[in-house]
Amino acid sequence: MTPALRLEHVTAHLGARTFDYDLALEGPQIVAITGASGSGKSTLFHLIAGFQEPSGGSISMNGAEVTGIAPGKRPLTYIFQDHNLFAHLDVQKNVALGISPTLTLSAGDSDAISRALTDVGLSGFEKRMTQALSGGEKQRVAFARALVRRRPFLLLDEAFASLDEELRHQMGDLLTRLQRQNAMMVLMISHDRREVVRIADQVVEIDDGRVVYCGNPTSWAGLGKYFA
Ligand SMILES: Nc1ncnc2c1ncn2[C@@H]1O[C@H](COP(=O)(O)OP(=O)(O)OP(=O)(O)O)[C@@H](O)[C@H]1O
Repeated sequence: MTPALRLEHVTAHLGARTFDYDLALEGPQIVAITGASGSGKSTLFHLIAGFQEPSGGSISMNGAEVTGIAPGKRPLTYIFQDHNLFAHLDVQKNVALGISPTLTLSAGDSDAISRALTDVGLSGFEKRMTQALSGGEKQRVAFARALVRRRPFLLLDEAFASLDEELRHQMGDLLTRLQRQNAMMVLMISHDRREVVRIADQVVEIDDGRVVYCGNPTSWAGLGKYFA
């Protein structure tokens, strides 16, 4: 079976650091990317997303080589910690940006936006400005934008980091539901042991720019090592 995501000795040299990632993941599932601060989690994401070009190796997603392809053309959505919402636009337009950067929408697109907002529990929020939303609501808008993009991979770069524990729990449940409903491959950088155990199907541990574990969360030694 072709792995959903394959990195074959993907190397990068940043400053004095060398990164060399080798990884094969089946999909769709939720994969937590963990490891100590500075180990290379974000660098891995930047390589997968195409923000950082590798100096060697190859990356394939759902069997298609993506190395050298522009970030916007890769089959993924990237959610950053601040969610990349535009404060001067309302919720509907923020979600619409996932479909069209110029906000040119068909009737079908408008329906898709309404469905996505309902899916994330924000029906009726269309005309609200995002600057007035709570942290959890902003997270939901970011999920709705990801849903309308309909890309098979979703990368969450510490997207829940600014939320309190209760909200992280809720957002974890919402993410799990959306992942199952839409059969997405979710990769999430996480520093939260409970989150990893509760929602991740697999764990990838990064240490010094390399993958040192890829497998089941419950048999992962790093649970004690990083989160004792
Ligand atoms: N453009 C760059 N130039 C030089 N060094 C870099 C560059 N980008 C990243 N690094 C270094 O590479 C290492 C890995 O960075 P990365 O952001 O991938 O770590 P991380 O595991 O995501 O860390 P954290 O959990 O703290 O966010 C760090 O030591 C960082 O300072």
